[in-house]
Parts: sequence; C-alpha cells; structure tokens
Amino acid sequence: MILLGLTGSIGMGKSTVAAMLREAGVPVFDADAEVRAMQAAGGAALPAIEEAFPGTTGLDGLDRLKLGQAVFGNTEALAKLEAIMHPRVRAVQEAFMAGNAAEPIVALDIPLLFEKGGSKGVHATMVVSAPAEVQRARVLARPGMTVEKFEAILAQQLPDADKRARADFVIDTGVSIADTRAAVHRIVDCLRLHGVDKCRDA
Ligand SMILES: CC(C)(COP(=O)(O)OP(=O)(O)OC[C@H]1O[C@@H](n2cnc3c(N)ncnc32)[C@H](O)[C@@H]1O)[C@@H](O)C(=O)NCCC(=O)NCCS
Ligand SMILES: Nc1ncnc2c1ncn2[C@@H]1O[C@H](COP(=O)(O)OP(=O)(O)OP(=O)(O)O)[C@@H](O)[C@H]1O
Repeated sequence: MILLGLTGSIGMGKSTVAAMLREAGVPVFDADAEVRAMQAAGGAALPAIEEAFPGTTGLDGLDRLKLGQAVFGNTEALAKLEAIMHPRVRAVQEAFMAGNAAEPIVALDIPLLFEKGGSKGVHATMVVSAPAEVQRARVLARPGMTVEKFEAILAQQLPDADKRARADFVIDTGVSIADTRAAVHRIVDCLRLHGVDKCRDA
C-alpha cells in the first residue's frame, strides 16, 4: 500500500482535492474531522480536555473559541492539547489503515503534515497549492474571517514555497477545477501502475 500524505496551507483547496482523491477511489483519512468529532458533544477527548483545561467543555461539546484562546500563542498549552489529541487521532488512523490494508493507495489528509513531523510516516506527500493572491481571496471570502486572523494562521504554517519544495507531488488549484481533477487522476493512475518513484513527473 502506498501511504500518501495530503496537505496544503489554509485555503489552498485541500478539501476539494481530498474529495477528488475519494472520487478516484482512494480512501482518505481526514485528521481534522477526527479531531472535531472527538471534541463534539459526547466526544471521546472531552473528559481529558476538561481535566487539562477546566471550563472549556460542556454538554454541547468543546467551546472551541475558549480553548483556542488558551492554546494559540501558548506553546506549553498547545503541546498539552496535542498530547491529548494526537494519540487518539493516531489510534483511529491506524484502524483506518488496517481497514484499508488491501487498497493500493490510502491518503492521509493532515493539515500540519510537515510542521508536526507526520511526513516521515508516509511514502509520498501531495501538496495542494495556488498563487498567494488566490489563497488570500478564497480565505477572506469566508464568513468571519479577517485579515488579522488569516495572517496569524499563515504565520503558524510552513510557507507554501517550502511545502512545495518538500512535496513529491504538487497539485495546482489556481487553475480550473477540471484541470485540477485531471492532475489528481493522472497521479493516482500513475501511482497505481508504477509506484511513487516513477510518478514524480507525471
Ligand atoms: C484549539 C482548537 C480547539 C481551536 O479550534 P478552532 O475551530 O477555533 O480552530 P481550527 O482548528 O480551525 O484552527 C485554526 C488554525 O489554527 C492552527 N492550528 C490548529 N491546530 C494547531 C496545532 N496543533 N498547531 C499549530 N497550529 C494549529 C491551524 O493553522 C488552523 O488553520 C483546535 O484547533 C484544536 O483542537 N487544535 C489541536 C489539534 C491537535 O492537537 N492536533 C494534533 C493531533 S492530530
Ligand atoms: N482548481 C481548483 N481546485 C480546488 N479548489 C478550487 C479550484 N478552483 C476554485 N476552487 C475553490 O477554492 C475553494 C477551496 O476551498 P477548500 O475548502 O477546498 O480549501 P482548503 O485548503 O481545504 O481550506 P482549509 O485548509 O482552509 O480548510 C473551494 O471553494 C473551491 O471550489
């Protein structure tokens, strides 16, 4: 099985490309969705979060704003939260991989794949990328987004150019959806037939 790490900075089109991979028959593990499910009402991580960050959870699940305020900008607090989330997400990911062991390709959609060292555990990386002005326009069009928030998030992420330099495959989303889809299918088809090494220039 080829384990493909899918990543990209905010607004680059990662969710769209993840959907295209699924459409091409590649099972995709969504790390963010797992984190959110474990933090939603009744979620498995809530008791541990409440113990570490009292007052941040309730019957409706996690108060994301409150916890975000406690951890963003505070390295120690963020590490504490990650120590709660990471092993739990990892366990679900292992189960997902085991359940798809017969698949030729399995993708892991991990927003901070390079930042948090996850790229070491995959056979190849796919980075979703678009020109900075396209990214900016997409993100600022989202409800509730501000320039300050966007820039703070960007500052926490490895720059796009570095991600691209480290990637085995770069998917350009600054083009038409049809062209992006074609590029995704081309890489998936190549990987199925020839493996990672022969597909880098596909
Ligand atoms: C603190 C939380 C609840 C805030 O949720 P909220 O919905 O407000 O923000 P969201 O998750 O969309 O994150 C906003 C931005 O913050 C940055 N960010 C999120 N998590 C992290 C992190 N662990 N390290 C650095 N930056 C992060 C990202 O750039 C992201 O785009 C949430 O971000 C969280 O649980 N983060 C920790 C996740 C974690 O521990 N992951 C490791 C296991 S996979
Ligand atoms: N060629 C393209 N490929 C992918 N997305 C495109 C393309 N052209 C336009 N878009 C649009 O750009 C947006 C990308 O949003 P998407 O949610 O996929 O980004 P994301 O990187 O997952 O975001 P985030 O990481 O911030 O959650 C979508 O609205 C999508 O329709």
